[in-house]
Amino acid sequence: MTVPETSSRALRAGQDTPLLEVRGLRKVYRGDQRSVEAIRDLTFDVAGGELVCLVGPSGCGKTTLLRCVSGLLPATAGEVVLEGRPVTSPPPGMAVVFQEYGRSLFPWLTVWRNVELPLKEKKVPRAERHRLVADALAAVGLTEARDAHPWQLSGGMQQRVAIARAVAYEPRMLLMDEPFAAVDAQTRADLEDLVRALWRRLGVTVLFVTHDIDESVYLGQRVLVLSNSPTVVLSEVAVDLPDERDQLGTRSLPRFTELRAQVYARVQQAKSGARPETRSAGVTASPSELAE
Ligand SMILES: Nc1ncnc2c1ncn2[C@@H]1O[C@H](COP(=O)(O)OP(=O)(O)OP(=O)(O)O)[C@@H](O)[C@H]1O
Repeated sequence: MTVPETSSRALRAGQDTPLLEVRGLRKVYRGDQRSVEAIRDLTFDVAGGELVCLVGPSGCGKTTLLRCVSGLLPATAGEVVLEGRPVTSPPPGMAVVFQEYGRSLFPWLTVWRNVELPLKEKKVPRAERHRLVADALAAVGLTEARDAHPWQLSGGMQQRVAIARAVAYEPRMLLMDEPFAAVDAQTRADLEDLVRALWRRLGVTVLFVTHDIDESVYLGQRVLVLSNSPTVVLSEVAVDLPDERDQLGTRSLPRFTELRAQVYARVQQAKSGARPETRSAGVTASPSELAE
């Protein structure tokens, strides 16, 4: 188990309590014929300003976890706490970017109106709305596309609109659920750099779900590896790469290769059914709990 240096560093830097606390989270989908225990016992913290990546085998419950964290889905047991308050419905300080940008944007609204909509719902005054939308579109390089409709844009541009919408909302916490899974490799690299640049500039806290091990190491300060279903946190890896990252330089560092190998090995363990052995630093479940 790697010591979570980054979270302890962020906590030392002035955060007495974590921004996000997930405590003993369990989620069972109950159907007429059968129940599916998607998440068994997840416990982890994310400090304010951290960028944490979650990886795990397909179907291990990553999307379920993000839905519970964002208050879109009630937990069966345990709790999610954001800034000291239990999350029971979508909290005001949180924004989510999903994989399916095509479905998250309204095709009949322009780029500008799509980004502006949540701000109208939040009752942000007109002049302030204008400033936030203009800044967010500039940050993702879409100022020129403000009057286009989503269907006139490429997939990568549409995902940038979704990111701009989340950023304009000025969330304290940004959840991203495999946001780049449906774009080509070059666009994906550009969007990864965009997320890191926005994270560094805005100081927003990011929880980023991905299938891609390289992406988790390139983006994150910390990678949480989830077990296969029913899910617990199997282990975590602190990413001690320099904060200045670039696609060619960072990915060719020997340390990047080592970290990637560590995460890869742990995901392989997860796939083969490995479970954590002991509770360590509030990260894993105890064997007695797992045996329930
Ligand atoms: N609405 C639902 N009703 C019943 N079971 C569900 C529902 N949504 C998800 N599941 C089940 O819960 C488990 C976790 O699903 P989830 O989509 O959260 O996993 P995931 O890790 O995001 O998957 P992937 O990596 O393939 O995107 C799976 O066994 C899935 O079949």
